Amino acid sequence: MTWRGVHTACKSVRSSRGCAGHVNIMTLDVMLVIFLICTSFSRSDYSADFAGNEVAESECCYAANIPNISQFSLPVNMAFIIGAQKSGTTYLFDELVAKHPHIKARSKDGSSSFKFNSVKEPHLFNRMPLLWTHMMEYLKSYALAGSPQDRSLTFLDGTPDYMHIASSPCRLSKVFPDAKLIVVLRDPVQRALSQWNMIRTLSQKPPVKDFDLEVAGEIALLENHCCRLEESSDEEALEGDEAGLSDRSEPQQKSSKTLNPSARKRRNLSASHRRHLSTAWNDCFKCTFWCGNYTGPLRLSFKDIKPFKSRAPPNTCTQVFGPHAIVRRGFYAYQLEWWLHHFKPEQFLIIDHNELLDKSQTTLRRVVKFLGHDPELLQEPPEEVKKEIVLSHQPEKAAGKEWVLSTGGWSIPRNKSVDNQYAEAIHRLNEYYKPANERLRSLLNSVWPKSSGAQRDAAWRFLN
Ligand SMILES: Nc1ncnc2c1ncn2[C@@H]1O[C@H](COP(=O)(O)OS(=O)(=O)O)[C@@H](OP(=O)(O)O)[C@H]1O
Repeated sequence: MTWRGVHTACKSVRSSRGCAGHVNIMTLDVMLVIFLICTSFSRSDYSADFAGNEVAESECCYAANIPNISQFSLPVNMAFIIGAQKSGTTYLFDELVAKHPHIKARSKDGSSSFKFNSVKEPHLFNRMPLLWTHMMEYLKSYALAGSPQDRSLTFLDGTPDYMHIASSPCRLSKVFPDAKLIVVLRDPVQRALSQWNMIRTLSQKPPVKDFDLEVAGEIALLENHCCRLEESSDEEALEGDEAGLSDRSEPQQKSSKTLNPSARKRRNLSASHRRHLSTAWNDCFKCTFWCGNYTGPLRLSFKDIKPFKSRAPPNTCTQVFGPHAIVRRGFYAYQLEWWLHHFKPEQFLIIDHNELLDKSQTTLRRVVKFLGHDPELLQEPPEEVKKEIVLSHQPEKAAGKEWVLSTGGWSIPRNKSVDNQYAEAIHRLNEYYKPANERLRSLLNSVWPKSSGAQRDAAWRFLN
């Protein structure tokens, strides 16, 4: 058999290993031989300890081990910047909590001190295990910043890892069903480069390989695990039909009769889109958690997950897709579709990174309005707060390298040679993301036309 033949056969074997809907016509003995060849040459160091029990989509939220919330005093207004990582989330978080008196970051010690980096990302809802004490600490840190029952306040959690980790919306929707969700999206290739550069520059652990190797390795893994994210969008879902709404949106929404025709069409489109949501994302990543240095599906059977108050079960996660998820984080459409299983479209505000960069103050006002606050109350923070923002981002503390403050968010400048050096990998990644970007464009147009339409000329360049 030629190399190409082996490769094709391997793809076929992979797709027969649990990828629904693919019939394999090979005989068992041939399959076995090819399977052995495939697993020996396609295995990478990341998949070495893959022994995970795959959690079905229907079981995902159960396995996420959601706390019993009746025992907690929860903030009335909670908002989340859920991602994407490296899209300007730090800038947005800092501006909101520094400039608006009613938007609050958590406080670790009750002081009004802005220790931005440490307060921005609590990493609670993606965590495995999620213990009762974690939840208590989380809520206490917000209560120290203001009364949870004060309806004039919004509390902000800016963990950009939430967006790509499947377990997060399960838990979040149970604890904060009315949460407001802010999503900043950036060209996934530029996002990947920014993340790679950060890990490299700050020598974050585990170390990152060269950009081209990281990209090639991760794409191979995705393919090897049947992540058929290259499928084109489901036209049926986008066309919409008049046949009813999904169960989440039905009770709270106005009757169709009271909506004008374009609002009705939009509602039906989004409902239809949600009813037909692709399960590709979760087919691939199962119920993914953040477990220390890496993310992965559960190693335990979901039935073995002990109640919320239990101690950490040992070796809970498997490490399948690599610690950094440089490629995976850029599949925004699939992530948002999974989030739409848990929240209504109107709970999201979707922002383009370029818009945040080019029209930062206008965008900031838009976010404040979305959170239900008065943009007129935005004001320059006192000098001591400004100083704290700068101190909290002291670059030399992190890596001994110089960070640059651009429009307020922090940038770790990338060596100019990087783009030339990795031109081929960048091109490959651009191509690889095309179907997913197309799917994102359709999703935005059908579910959030205001985010994606009006500002299209200035923003969303990566989708055009
Ligand atoms: N105003 C504004 N709008 C949009 N983007 C901005 C803004 N200010 C900074 N940046 C760029 O955001 C990148 C860092 O993103 P994050 O803060 O989300 O990073 S992190 O996830 O918290 O690590 C980082 O990108 P790179 O410079 O490419 O690394 C910043 O330059």
